[in-house]
Amino acid sequence: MSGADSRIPVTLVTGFLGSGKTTLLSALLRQPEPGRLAIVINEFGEVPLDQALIGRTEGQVVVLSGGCLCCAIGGDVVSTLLGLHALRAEKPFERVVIETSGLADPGPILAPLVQAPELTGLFRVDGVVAVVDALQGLRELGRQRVCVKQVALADRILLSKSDIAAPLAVTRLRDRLAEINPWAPLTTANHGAVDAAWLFDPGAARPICEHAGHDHDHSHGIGAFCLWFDQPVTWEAFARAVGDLTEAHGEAILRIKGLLNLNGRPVAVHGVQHFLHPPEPLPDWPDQERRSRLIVIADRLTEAEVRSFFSNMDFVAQASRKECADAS
Ligand SMILES: Nc1nc2c(ncn2[C@@H]2O[C@H](COP(=O)(O)OP(=O)(O)OP(=O)(O)O)[C@@H](O)[C@H]2O)c(=O)[nH]1
Repeated sequence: MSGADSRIPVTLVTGFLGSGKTTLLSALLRQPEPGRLAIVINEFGEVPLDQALIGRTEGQVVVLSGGCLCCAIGGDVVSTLLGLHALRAEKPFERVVIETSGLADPGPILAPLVQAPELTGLFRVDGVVAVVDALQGLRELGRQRVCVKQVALADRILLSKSDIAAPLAVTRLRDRLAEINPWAPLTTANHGAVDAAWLFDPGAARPICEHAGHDHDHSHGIGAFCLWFDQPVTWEAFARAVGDLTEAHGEAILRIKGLLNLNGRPVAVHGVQHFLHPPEPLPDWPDQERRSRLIVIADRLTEAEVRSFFSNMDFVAQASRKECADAS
């Protein structure tokens, strides 16, 4: 750390949908070394789940910035960080980590940090960390331009899920990442287990002018649906419905994320494209709500099409769609 600079460092954690960003933050919060972190989460969809899934934070500040990604976040970054700064006397922290939505272009989130006069005296960008899914990364880099942008802007690349990816696929992905961004150091991390000192290495950030630019081409046709289930569900029925959905619309399903009431117990579920991760039982319910909630982020699918696959699970109390609209 450059001794004279008293501004608070801000690290941006980016990475495509389901790549393992929340898992990384959860693991970081369990380490003693990183000091007190303030976490800002920006999620795509109306029912935020990451805050619930991130687990206990032992007093660290967690601010949830909902709404729509990079398109609308510029002003939000300013107000969120100013709000956070005002809380500092009450809840001290040494670093801010912003988890962006998986669909977000990091450029416009960084822009106010280096341009907004209200922020530049208080905060400094410490670096951009891109989490890349070893299982799906190569495919995503081929299909989603925003994913390439996330990697291109990174100062650090973290390869998740290499424990479940074929070694050859990991090698090919590493080659591709090195083509896109040969400067960023890369490491692998199982379930977010990474040395905080590596992640938060001061001085890692490249000149901020390289962070310019903004793509909106990720937005068209991508929407998030939130489905609610009134009654407890069984894993068999849920997995069958998701299996049928991904078989029918494999390419269009980008992310499935939920908190299920599985026979009365809270269980987190994650699907990334066609891959459904094993269910993760949670120790407690994060809030008073006991209904299952499921977020499906899909490319050019209607709500009715998604909903029909869950029609034989006691369903649907409420459903909503949020599109990533170009707000600029
Ligand atoms: N096997 C394995 N699973 C992982 C690893 N990292 C994350 N996962 C799993 O991947 C799924 C998605 O992880 P998240 O941390 O929620 O991903 P995310 O990037 O925060 O997702 P969004 O916020 O929706 O973009 C979860 O089931 C995690 O347990 C890893 O290194 N290995």
